[in-house]
Amino acid sequence: MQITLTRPDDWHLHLRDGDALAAVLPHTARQFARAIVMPNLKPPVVSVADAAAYRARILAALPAGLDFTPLMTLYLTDRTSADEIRRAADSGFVHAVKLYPAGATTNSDAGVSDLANCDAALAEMERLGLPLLVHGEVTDPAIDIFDREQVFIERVLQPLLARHPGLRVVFEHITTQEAAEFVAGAGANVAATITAHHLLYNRNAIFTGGVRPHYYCLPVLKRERHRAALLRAATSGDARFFLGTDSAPHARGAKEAACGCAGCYTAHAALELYAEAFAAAGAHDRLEAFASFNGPDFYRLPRNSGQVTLLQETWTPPASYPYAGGDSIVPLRAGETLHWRLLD
Ligand SMILES: NC(=O)N[C@@H](CC(=O)O)C(=O)O
Ligand SMILES: [Zn+2]
Ligand SMILES: [Zn+2]
Repeated sequence: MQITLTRPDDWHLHLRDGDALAAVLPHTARQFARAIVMPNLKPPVVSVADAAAYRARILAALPAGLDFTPLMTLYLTDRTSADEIRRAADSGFVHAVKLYPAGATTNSDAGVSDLANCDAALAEMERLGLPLLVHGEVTDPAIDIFDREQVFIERVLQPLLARHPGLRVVFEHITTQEAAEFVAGAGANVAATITAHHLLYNRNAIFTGGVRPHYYCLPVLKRERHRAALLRAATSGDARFFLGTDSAPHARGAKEAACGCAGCYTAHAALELYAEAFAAAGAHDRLEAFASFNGPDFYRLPRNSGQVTLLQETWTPPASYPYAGGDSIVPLRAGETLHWRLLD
């Protein structure tokens, strides 16, 4: 059994910077032709000039012989101007702007405190068709962590789309049935990415026999009915759902800690993990649209040429991969069997 696909892209990825970037980039570049690169560096990528410099660092870190194009994003702040949005749209290499509600996730301290402050930027994005990518969780500590995504729909996303009905929005890394239903019922300007880990696991994975920090990410894994709804959405054939790994490397010590960082590392085996989820749903034939067609169609970019092949064959990712500063990263499924293998 094998699956052959048009070369896919990753529409939500964390590459970090410096030695960490050099450590993780080969994994993604081996699997994907392009990736939407998240701007949550320290300090964040807030201007087109920042994005140009970051893009150059990514290309400099790319091993010879790998063909990979980073698609850059800006980090929306309360101070992002309409001028900066115009420069982004004109740049040719900035493809979206990312909303992190302040405090919602890793490196989001510089995020937006109130979307009302961003109205000029959002109006310009709506006018120019530049997509807004959202980390869709409210930060209100009174809201249960498992409900923060669905409350975000009511409190932030619906009012935002009411104010800017033409704004193109990607609801990133959706984790709930409510989010999948919201996107399915929204207009052609609203899409969503879905991670492999949210298709494969429910929240039990975080607590199997003890606390398992490598399954902790944000938005946190939800109960089984949500996983099932995400898998239905991903395999539905609806073109507004597409692949975004949210591969988010953190050093082992930062994950295995009293207050561990959020993020699952999946870049080493991204397509294998998605293939497993789609195969379990009997939807092998739907993987290509999800991984290779729906994303570029939404972003108004050409689909890739060339193909990749996945074989139904077992292999075991190592216990860890080298990371920056002599540290290591523990990948998802470290030391456990995978059932698909991407051919080189
Ligand atoms: N997904 C995560 O759990 N973490 C991401 C941030 C994010 O995408 O929210 C990270 O940058 O580590
Ligand atoms: Zn996020
Ligand atoms: Zn992310």
